[in-house]
Amino acid sequence: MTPRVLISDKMDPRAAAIFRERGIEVDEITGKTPDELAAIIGDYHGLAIRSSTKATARLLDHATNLKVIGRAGIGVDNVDIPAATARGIVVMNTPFGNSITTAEHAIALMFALARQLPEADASTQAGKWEKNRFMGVELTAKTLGLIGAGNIGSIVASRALGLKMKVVAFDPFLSPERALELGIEKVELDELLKRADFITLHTPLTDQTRGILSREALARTKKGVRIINCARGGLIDEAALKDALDSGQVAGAALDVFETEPATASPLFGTPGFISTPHLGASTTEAQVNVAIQVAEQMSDFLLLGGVTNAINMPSLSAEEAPRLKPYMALAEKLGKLLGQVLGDQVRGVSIEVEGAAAALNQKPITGAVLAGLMGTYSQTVNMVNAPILAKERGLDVKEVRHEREGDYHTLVRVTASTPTGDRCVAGTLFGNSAPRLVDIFGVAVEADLAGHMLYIVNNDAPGFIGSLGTALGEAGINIATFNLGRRAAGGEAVALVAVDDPVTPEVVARLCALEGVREVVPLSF
Ligand SMILES: NC(=O)c1ccc[n+]([C@@H]2O[C@H](COP(=O)([O-])OP(=O)(O)OC[C@H]3O[C@@H](n4cnc5c(N)ncnc54)[C@H](O)[C@@H]3O)[C@@H](O)[C@H]2O)c1
Ligand SMILES: O=C(O)[C@H](O)COP(=O)(O)O
Repeated sequence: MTPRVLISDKMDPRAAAIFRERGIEVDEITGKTPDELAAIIGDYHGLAIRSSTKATARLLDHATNLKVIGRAGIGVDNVDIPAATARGIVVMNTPFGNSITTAEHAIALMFALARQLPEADASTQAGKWEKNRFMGVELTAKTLGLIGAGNIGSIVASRALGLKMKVVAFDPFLSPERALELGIEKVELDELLKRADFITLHTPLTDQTRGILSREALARTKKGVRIINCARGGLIDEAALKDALDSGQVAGAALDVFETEPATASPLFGTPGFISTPHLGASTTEAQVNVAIQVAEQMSDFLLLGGVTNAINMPSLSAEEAPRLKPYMALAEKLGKLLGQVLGDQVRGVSIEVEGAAAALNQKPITGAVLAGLMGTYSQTVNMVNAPILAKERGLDVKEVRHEREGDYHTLVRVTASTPTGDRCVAGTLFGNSAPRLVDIFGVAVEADLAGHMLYIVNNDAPGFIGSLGTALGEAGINIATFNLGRRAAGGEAVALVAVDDPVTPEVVARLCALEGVREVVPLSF
């Protein structure tokens, strides 16, 4: 059957041309409402999008034939990845095609802020000739604070260094070697806030980065700082930014992205010193040609040949290995995710051991899946293909060990993370050669299915704890799905892995932390 692709956002015509050349039927239908899209999506095997189309679980419920979603760009926060994965839909992006263009937009906004270009233009064209009103600042010798030094952040850094700025960066995954190579100084966030004359954001929007420039953080900035956001809305508290502009704490702010898009109204609009563009970071001819060609080639390869490139939710695999490796990769990714969520930026290296039946398999995809799970906690563009490269760039020491002998389990994957405070190890097996199960968490035997929303709780083993935990969750309206317990020794440190039906908010986590005997609570999501 001839595959059919729907292009539902405005895309360079080369995308459609490639699909047609490769024998794929393609329709370009943009500007549809979610209901209109839901009514037609069932006819397509591929969906090519930018950021306007929202590939929600509801839309995907109607996508009965969809096999692949291709994002012509970087951010996939408009795609419900778990929902796509659950429906067996591969989600691909083009991680590098628009990076230069977006970095250039950040630099353009930095210049616009420094010289108040939009206001000066409006005033001049209004016939005012206000030469004395627009006193600017030089960029030379100023300090640029980068929050996020990945693909785009590092290009911004190189351009800023060319402008003779000093660049400091906050990025927990920036290795000292990479910082040296980029010619920038790695600092903590507080230090960056204190020192930067300009701050530019280049992180994905994650639970860790949401509101990274909060009211409190803005209050700790150098007075008169200028702020640029070409990454994602939600990284800055927009109400606090408005107040900081009004008070003069922040001298200027340029946003390309907003918490709610399209941003047709905002308290920031009209504020002196505020500049905005309508999510134009990737909007150059060159970038749009790059991402259109890449997405069409990748999607065609997948639909016609089964080749997988730049997939967010699926490893690259040959057709023969795939069926046997698939459950191992699911297990490995869950173990990596577990370590990433519990240990955060403490991980300096990982050792991936396969034991028993697992030792007979190609270990690379298993390692790739561990790294994708681990690094995916911090960056949305990580996948099986780029996770090992990203890990290397960040100086993560990765070891692979193979034990052919069987231990307590017929097959086992063990992942040991090295951290500044010592090694932390998790291990899992496959039940019935297909169902991933955690069997060891940091030296405590716990048998658990890592799925959905969970809580990792460390507490003092004492009578009454489980009751008080259940009550606290019940009072918060959170239903417990499964409860898995383990302990080092009676009366010693105990571990609970609790599966819950809903996400647990930071407020509920704080309430659980306050329960007697609780040492640590980490919300997990798989
Ligand atoms: N405005 C636009 O049109 C436009 C265009 C392209 C990309 N983007 C967005 O720009 C952002 C960056 O893209 P990229 O390609 O550079 O991504 P990337 O994954 O290459 O880099 C992201 C960086 O953020 C760092 N990071 C993660 N968590 C962090 C934290 N808590 N604190 C500090 N740093 C943290 C990561 O370590 C990584 O180095 C993404 O959100 C992407 O969607 C926007
Ligand atoms: O993540 C991205 O690639 C950018 O936000 C670009 O979005 P766009 O394709 O809608 O311009």
